[in-house]
Amino acid sequence: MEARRADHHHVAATSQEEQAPARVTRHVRPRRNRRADWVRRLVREHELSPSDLIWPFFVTEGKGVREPVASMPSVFRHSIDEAVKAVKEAAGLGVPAVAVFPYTTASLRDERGSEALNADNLVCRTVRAIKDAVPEIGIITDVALDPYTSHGHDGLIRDGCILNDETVEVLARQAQVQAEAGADVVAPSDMMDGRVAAIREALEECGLHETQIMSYTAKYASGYYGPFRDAIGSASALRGDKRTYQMDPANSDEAIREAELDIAEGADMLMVKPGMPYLDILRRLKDTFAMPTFAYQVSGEYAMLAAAFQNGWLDHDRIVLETLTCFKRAGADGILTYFALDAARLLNDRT
Ligand SMILES: NCc1[nH]cc(CCC(=O)O)c1CC(=O)O
Ligand SMILES: [Mg+2]
Repeated sequence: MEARRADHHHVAATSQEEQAPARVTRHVRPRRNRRADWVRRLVREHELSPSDLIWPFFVTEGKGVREPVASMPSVFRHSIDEAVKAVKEAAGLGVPAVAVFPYTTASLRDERGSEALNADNLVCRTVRAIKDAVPEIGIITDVALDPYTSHGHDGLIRDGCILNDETVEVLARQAQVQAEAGADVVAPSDMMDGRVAAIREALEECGLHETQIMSYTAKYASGYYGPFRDAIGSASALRGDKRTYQMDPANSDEAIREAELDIAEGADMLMVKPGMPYLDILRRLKDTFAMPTFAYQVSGEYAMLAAAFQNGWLDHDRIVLETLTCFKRAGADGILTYFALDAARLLNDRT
């Protein structure tokens, strides 16, 4: 009778059969599984851990240098000795891998990005120093010419066009130089066609069978890379934009086609970039290919959040863990994030 009264607006629902589903529905309370910490932990679908994090960091020449990056509060360009200290800390916090990006002074930049092939360049020296001091951590190097070109593009240019096949040849040699210095994973971020196959071929030819390739598979022509270009000193150098090689933010099917190619060409891991605005792409790639799939929470995403933290508009600890957990929920096996050390500290303190 109680039930009938509550349902009085369902005038047509007179028979027992018609009322039953309504009563059952009323007794279903999703909040039961949220009522205490113990049960929330029991039903939790995804758990963020320090093992999910990759720390991207910037290196610069010198000794004892920690130079702030203006558009990325609390991010620094480290000299190699300082980078080694920070990477040691990352390893101690349980972060499995780091990704190194060089700040290159204007005097070392040229039209062809020749410094990329110097076996003694800043990146190679950093890799050797880390391998020596922190052998247990994985090192990822970026394969692209933009830190080394005077025009700030990722490839070679002729008559205003980014040349694909000529660039790919240089990238394959760049990857080889990095792998010979000790990089565990080479990560082509240039978006030239066919570069994964060319890099794989070059690595195999010199016996570097174990060097992995993490391909920036779906890398979009995004405005979110601005602060990164400040950090590596290519913002003022860059002429034009990267829309003839990086993907259109309006496209999703195209990411599937890019991933098919990268997998066929020998990529060991895929990556989507930027991160948070592209979680739909991440989910599609993970569901379609079941490959180890990573997301890059890029410099502009970091800058937005850091600015809000500085203003007291968002809570740092809470938001850092929430955003990174969202990447896991969307299918990421791991996340490249400038918050990696902060997040690892928070996760370690929690347990
Ligand atoms: N090929 C270079 C490269 N590798 C990683 C980033 C961006 C990373 C970030 O914004 O945090 C970029 C910038 C770009 O493509 O212009
Ligand atoms: Mg491609």
